[in-house]
Amino acid sequence: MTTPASLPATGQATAEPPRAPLPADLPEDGLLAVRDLTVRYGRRLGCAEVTFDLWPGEVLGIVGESGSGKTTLLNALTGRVAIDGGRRLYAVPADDGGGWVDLDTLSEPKRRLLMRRDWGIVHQHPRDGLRLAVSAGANIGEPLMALGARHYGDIRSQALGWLDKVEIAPERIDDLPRTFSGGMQQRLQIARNLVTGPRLVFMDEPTGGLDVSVQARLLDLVRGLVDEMGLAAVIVTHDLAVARLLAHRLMVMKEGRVVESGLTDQVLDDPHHPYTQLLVSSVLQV
Ligand SMILES: Nc1ncnc2c1ncn2[C@@H]1O[C@H](COP(=O)(O)OP(=O)(O)OP(=O)(O)O)[C@@H](O)[C@H]1O
Repeated sequence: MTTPASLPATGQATAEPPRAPLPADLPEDGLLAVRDLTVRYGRRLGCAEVTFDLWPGEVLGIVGESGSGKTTLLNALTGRVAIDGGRRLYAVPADDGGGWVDLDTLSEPKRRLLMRRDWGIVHQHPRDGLRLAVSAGANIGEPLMALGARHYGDIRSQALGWLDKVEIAPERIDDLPRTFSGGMQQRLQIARNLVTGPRLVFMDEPTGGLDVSVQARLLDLVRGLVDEMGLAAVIVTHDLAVARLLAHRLMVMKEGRVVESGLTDQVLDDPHHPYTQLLVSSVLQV
């Protein structure tokens, strides 16, 4: 296992747990590898034995009806819920030495730095991903400062650049996000997540709760940014139209398990599993 050079040295207080050997089947050019990931809430299953690989620049959609385990899987991937089994492995950038790291045996400071630097998380509700008490500009500038940026002029100009990218007027830079519409808040949350140039972004129902016309605009924006930045993304959605538009590949979940996966068009146009067939034919309430 290679440890990135720029991650902090591990001291006694942050000693890493013993390392199991890496799985033998990790793809050489992969970005994220998940093996048999399982989460239980007491006796209830959140997700079970989920296994997949994600490649740089690839968008993976996770679809399924309500309660199928989509959010649990996303939260397990991002460390927001504890896992009961399985492994999460991440390929660090070549600049940092390359190679796979096991996210569960990295020390907490290393894992946090890696996630802050390389990952973004876009929540369904902007209030969960924004700081509502500080200005739009500060919401975009803070992640840069967390990674060491100190020059006020540079930070402000990057914030202005990102406001422009997400179609928010520059004169709103000093306004609080609570004065923004839902769609604007979501676009600001996206800017806050992308300003640091992450390699991987997780999105939970990014257009949920927005009007249909606002959704369409946001989807176009997300698709454009993901393409332009060559981002890899894991997107949870119950909306198959969103999945069709954004995802290269889909995993269909039912009762916590992946029942079908494949290229998006293949899964949606020629579903093999009866559950996917029901989903696609809109018989199920998703
Ligand atoms: N905090 C929790 N405590 C107990 N059970 C939970 C908790 N969160 C989720 N579950 C259960 O885990 C299962 C998967 O739920 P999850 O929210 O991951 O599904 P989902 O597909 O994201 O659904 P939705 O689209 O409605 O959010 C469900 O049976 C749910 O009731």
